Amino acid sequence: MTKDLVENKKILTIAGSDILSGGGMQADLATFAANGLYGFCALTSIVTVNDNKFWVHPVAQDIFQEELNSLADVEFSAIKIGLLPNTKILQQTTKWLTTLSAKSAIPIVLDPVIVFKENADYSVSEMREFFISELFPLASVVTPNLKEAEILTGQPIKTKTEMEAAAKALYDFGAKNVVIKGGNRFDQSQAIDLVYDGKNFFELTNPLLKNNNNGAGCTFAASIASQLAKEKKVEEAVKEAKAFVYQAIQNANEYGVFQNKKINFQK
Ligand SMILES: Nc1ncnc2c1ncn2[C@@H]1O[C@H](COP(=O)(O)OP(=O)(O)OP(=O)(O)O)[C@@H](O)[C@H]1O
Ligand SMILES: Cc1ncc(CO)c(N)n1
Repeated sequence: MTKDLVENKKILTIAGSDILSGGGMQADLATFAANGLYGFCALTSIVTVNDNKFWVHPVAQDIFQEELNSLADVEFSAIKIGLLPNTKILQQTTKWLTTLSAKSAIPIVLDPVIVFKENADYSVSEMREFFISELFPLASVVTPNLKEAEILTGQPIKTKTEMEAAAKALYDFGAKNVVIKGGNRFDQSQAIDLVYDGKNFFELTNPLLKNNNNGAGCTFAASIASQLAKEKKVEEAVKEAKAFVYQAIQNANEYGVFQNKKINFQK
């Protein structure tokens, strides 16, 4: 680290551990560090690899609750939510965040991890209702990928018009800002994400890289949360995050996007 912590600001990720460090809390904490923030993690699950498959092992509920209790007195400048492995952990998270949000307004970035690249089989679509009714209303920004946006809205997204309709539907679930990540799933030559704040749409576009992009979603959402912790407006935060994740994908290795090497620290 060559840069001092930014005013000793603290930021939390509620996320799983990705044993290969492409995504999950490993990517989140690396992104927080690249932003000069002091990162905390409440671990929801441990993801391991066996027979080329990813396995999600949820943390026991009582231990997860002890983690949350341990953090009751920490003043966070922003919170990021990643992999929630079951409805119980989702509800514990909601309850804790509701209490916290009642005390002071904290930016919350919700990455509704339902489909992730390394493990297409992992499906928590039964948690859809809980995401929508409990977590969306608490979120400052939600960042579903294209598949997650389809699952959450129940609508196919093949065109820009359908992407806009989905963003409106996700906004109507109560999130204050919606970013649908087209990534490498929407267009063959560009990584197009759509941002909607309830009034206006705008696009974030970069050339589509051929590199490994495992963990790009975690890195992107953690970067947005970091920018919000530094009191950036949502529009600026998502633009900075898009530039950051692009560098991370450019520097990817065989396991995933690469946060630390050759990457400029974020402002
Ligand atoms: N190949 C690529 N080239 C450039 N940008 C990309 C590429 N893939 C993803 N992105 C960008 O990275 C960010 C994350 O999007 P992505 O669709 O990969 O998320 P995700 O599926 O949730 O990721 P993960 O599950 O691996 O964490 C978005 O801003 C997206 O546009
Ligand atoms: C634990 C975990 N959460 C999310 C992702 C998605 O990047 C991942 N690879 N691992």
